[in-house]
Amino acid sequence: MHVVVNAAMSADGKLSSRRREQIAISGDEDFARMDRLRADSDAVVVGVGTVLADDPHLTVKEESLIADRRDRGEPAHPARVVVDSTGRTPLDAAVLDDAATTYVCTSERATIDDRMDLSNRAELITAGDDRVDLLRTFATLQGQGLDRIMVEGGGELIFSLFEVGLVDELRVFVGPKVIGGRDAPTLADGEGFVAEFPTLELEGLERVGEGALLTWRTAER
Ligand SMILES: NC(=O)C1=CN([C@@H]2O[C@H](COP(=O)(O)OP(=O)(O)OC[C@H]3O[C@@H](n4cnc5c(N)ncnc54)[C@H](O)[C@@H]3O)[C@@H](O)[C@H]2O)C=CC1
Ligand SMILES: Nc1nc(O)c(N)c(N[C@@H]2O[C@H](COP(=O)(O)O)[C@@H](O)[C@H]2O)n1
Repeated sequence: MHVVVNAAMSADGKLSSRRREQIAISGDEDFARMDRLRADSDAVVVGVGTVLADDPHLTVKEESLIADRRDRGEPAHPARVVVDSTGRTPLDAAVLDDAATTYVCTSERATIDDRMDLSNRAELITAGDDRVDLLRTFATLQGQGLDRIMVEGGGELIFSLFEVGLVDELRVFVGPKVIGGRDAPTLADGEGFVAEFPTLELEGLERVGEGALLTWRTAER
């Protein structure tokens, strides 16, 4: 399995504002790059915070990329995966439509009723008591043949993936905006590290539109 985290942050490191609404940090070129990465992935993963804030669809947008996937014998869109401890994904969320297979990953804390409702719209994976156990969940995804994994956010999920050592690559678009705000989400939120910080090796640095794309590989721990 290969896990790439892809996100866009402002020049001051924010994924969104303190209102947690979707903000276009990427320009057209970066959204097109993100679409190509989706098209090269078996699954696109987000946390439920992102579903509640942005209601993303997580499908490939460019028709020629969809056609290329079909030519390769792949489904039109990668699978969509929502990490959602308590089953808060709204039943009318865009990720639950029938455009692609969707996995909702819950912990034992999700009620049976919520899990039953979600199982009518998605494949359910349950792992973990309080929060989703990411190692077990990603192992289950791998067992389903999902090897090329793209994670889009948000900051809570990205931190947890670094915490358990699941991130192979980090691609960050740094866009030309200053958002600010101590409560605005950053690339890696959660508890934060105080020691044994994951370290990264810089693999690429390029101009994309009005911003910069940084590509990092995680160093061996
Ligand atoms: N600029 C960008 O590239 C992107 C920005 N965003 C922004 O990020 C914000 C949402 O991010 P967050 O609030 O951090 O939510 P998130 O999308 O990271 O989801 C976090 C939630 O996932 C659930 N969860 C279950 N198990 C977990 C585990 N083991 N580790 C972590 N979370 C787990 C919890 O309910 C937790 O509250 C929104 O403002 C959205 O607009 C989201 C994606 C991309
Ligand atoms: N890469 C990137 N740049 C931005 O500026 C963004 N606001 C986001 N947000 C994420 O993009 C996804 C939108 O998905 P759909 O277009 O609905 O398929 C979703 O993951 C947002 O959170 N990303």
